[in-house]
Amino acid sequence: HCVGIIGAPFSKGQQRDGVQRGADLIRAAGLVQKLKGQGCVVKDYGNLIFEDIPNDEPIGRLKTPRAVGRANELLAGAVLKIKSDGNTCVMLGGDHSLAIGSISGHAASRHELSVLWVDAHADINTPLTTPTGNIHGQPLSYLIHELHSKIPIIPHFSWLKPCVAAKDIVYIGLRDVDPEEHYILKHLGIKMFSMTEVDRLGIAKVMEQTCDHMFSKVKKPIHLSFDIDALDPSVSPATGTPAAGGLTYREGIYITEHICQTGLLSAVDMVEVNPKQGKTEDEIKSTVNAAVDLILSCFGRVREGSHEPDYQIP
Ligand SMILES: N[C@@H](CC/C=C/[B-](O)(O)O)C(=O)O
Ligand SMILES: [Mn+2]
Ligand SMILES: [Mn+2]
Ligand SMILES: [Mn+2]
Repeated sequence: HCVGIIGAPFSKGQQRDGVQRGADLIRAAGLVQKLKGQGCVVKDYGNLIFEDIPNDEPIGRLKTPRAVGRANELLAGAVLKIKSDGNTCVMLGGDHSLAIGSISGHAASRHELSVLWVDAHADINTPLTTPTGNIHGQPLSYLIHELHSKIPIIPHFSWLKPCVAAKDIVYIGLRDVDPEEHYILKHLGIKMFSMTEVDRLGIAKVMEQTCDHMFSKVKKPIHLSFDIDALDPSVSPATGTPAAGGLTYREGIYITEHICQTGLLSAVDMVEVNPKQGKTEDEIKSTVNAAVDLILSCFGRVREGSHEPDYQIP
């Protein structure tokens, strides 16, 4: 696996300070060394630098829209570069509004994508349905062809074109969905495995059916957008919008082990780690370690272990 890492220390898709530190915390936990240790070729492209945008007044309900638009324009360019260099891209957030740039940049490189959105939340509010104005609850609405007519003109978003079809999106982990989002999901017929389906089917069947859906027509590169709040707060408490009854650590790892073995993983987002939302050092560690382990499992780590192909017992 050739892996390109980009850090996006960005927090203005929501209101809680601290999520901008997620990328460096994940690096400090040894992500690069551990990926190299399991045989990956790793290039760390560093952190994006986001210029402050003064007077970024709300537009309608939207909060800090210009900063979000600009940050994602930069990120899209960086992800395109990382893909053009032949890597699988790993974007370390920062909040989930960054999926706007990550998926846009990925689509600029690989065009038709399957998007697997692992999250407690649907993140598909439009600028007119959002209950909070926080753009980390809206990224998919900007990206989906079928919702294009529902997105107003927003300063610093003129670079953005929708690039994903509703049929190419699958959700796993939903358990905190706004009514407006639920209508959109049903109206667009988007495939979803909420926590009810995870409980009913078990994670193995969920992954089997997820892959059946993604590969029902043509096999496309996979963009995995993983919001750490998909995991149960007992595993990943240090995040901005925790919701009870989430995925176990084992279910999260099963998802990423399974996606790895498809051989189609082309980009990963790991977002919403927020150290300031952890009550103790241990809560932060548990959250960061889960994020690291999920990424390692995207790139070949398996729980049964592994050995060098030419190993001989001495
Ligand atoms: N649906 C809520 C919550 C959004 C949660 C965003 B997250 O999934 O990125 O954590 C909103 O629109 O503000
Ligand atoms: Mn979420
Ligand atoms: Mn999210
Ligand atoms: Mn969040």
